[in-house]
Amino acid sequence: MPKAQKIGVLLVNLGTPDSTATGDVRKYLREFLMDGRVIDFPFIPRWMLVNLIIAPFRAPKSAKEYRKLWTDRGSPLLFHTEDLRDKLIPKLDPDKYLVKIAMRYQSPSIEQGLNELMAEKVRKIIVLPLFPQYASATNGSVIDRVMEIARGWQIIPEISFISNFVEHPLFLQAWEELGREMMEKGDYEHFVFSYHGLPERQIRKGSVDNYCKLGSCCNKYGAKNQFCYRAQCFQTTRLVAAKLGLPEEKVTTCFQSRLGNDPWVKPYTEDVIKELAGKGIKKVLVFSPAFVADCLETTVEVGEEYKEEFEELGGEHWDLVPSLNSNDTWIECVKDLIESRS
Ligand SMILES: C=CC1=C(C)c2cc3[nH]c(cc4nc(cc5[nH]c(cc1n2)c(C)c5CCC(=O)O)C(CCC(=O)O)=C4C)c(C)c3C=C
Ligand SMILES: [Fe+2]
Ligand SMILES: [Fe+2]
Repeated sequence: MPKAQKIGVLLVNLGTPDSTATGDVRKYLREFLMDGRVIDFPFIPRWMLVNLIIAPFRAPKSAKEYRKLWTDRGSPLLFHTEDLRDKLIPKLDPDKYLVKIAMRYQSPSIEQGLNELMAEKVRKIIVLPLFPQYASATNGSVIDRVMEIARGWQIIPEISFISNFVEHPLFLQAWEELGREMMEKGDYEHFVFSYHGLPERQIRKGSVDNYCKLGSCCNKYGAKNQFCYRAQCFQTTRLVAAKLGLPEEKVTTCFQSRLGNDPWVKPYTEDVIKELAGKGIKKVLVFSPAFVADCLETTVEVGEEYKEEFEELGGEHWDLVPSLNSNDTWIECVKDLIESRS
């Protein structure tokens, strides 16, 4: 009997520049923002916006931000993804699984990861985009890219895509553990759940039967809005807050990292900071559960810039819960996501 071929697993995160040099940051921004699922304009206006405005002006500013983030191991987004892979591999049956990581933009590329899996003649591929809440700009883009590459293959094995994992019990448990650890050390008056933002237009485009109105519709999560990014973020907050026993009035969901002048999903984290400070709230614990690894958007934007804004307005503690990174319960979650698709 020939030995059964393995199942290939591809863990895909967003991607990060190769270095903090402005040229590398520009190259990264260009690849990222020229993705029609990220900036969802027709090609010519997108090309002009990205190449004539965003990349030239944003690259030097972003490079400066990346310099605050960079470590001896490089970009945290990449090395936390490597650590996740390295801790996951010994937990999986080595005769059954082959695990690779990839980044949607820059390196290691999805093409490289898929080629390595195909070189081992895997019988099936499981793709896990490392974004808990589905968005066309992230999970959709990873799925799109994998299918684009597979289109060129003579033999296309079975491919399984994990769409989102907001309700996975171990994902929620990992956030509960990390939150509890922080709550044991500090006495917080309010809990902010700050998610990466998205243009409102992109939510409307994905709405089933025009259900999504970008308001209280997201207070429920069900069949009509199961792919709504905003509804999935609110659902993540509700589930994590319930596990931690946080009273509803002490919890706020909001959205950060806006780009451009179009309306993005609300409320904006900047506005929530002002509102909380205005109410005299001094001690805030912040979760950022759209990210599974610390990165520019958590460490620098939430952990440094928003902290500074809150403190300037009279706040005393703006403490960020570290991301899942290579937390043991998170590794168990990824293991279960893979094994349950095998
Ligand atoms: C968590 C999911 C993410 C969604 C949804 C998302 C949408 C989205 N992002 C931009 C623009 C930028 N994002 C940037 C960084 C960045 N974004 C995510 C994740 C999501 N983005 C991560 C994990 C990171 C950090 C990467 C790192 O290297 O640490 C950036 C680059 C940094 C900067 O210049 O500010 C941009 C630009 C858009 C336009 C968008 C949806 C349409
Ligand atoms: Fe982003
Ligand atoms: Fe919605």
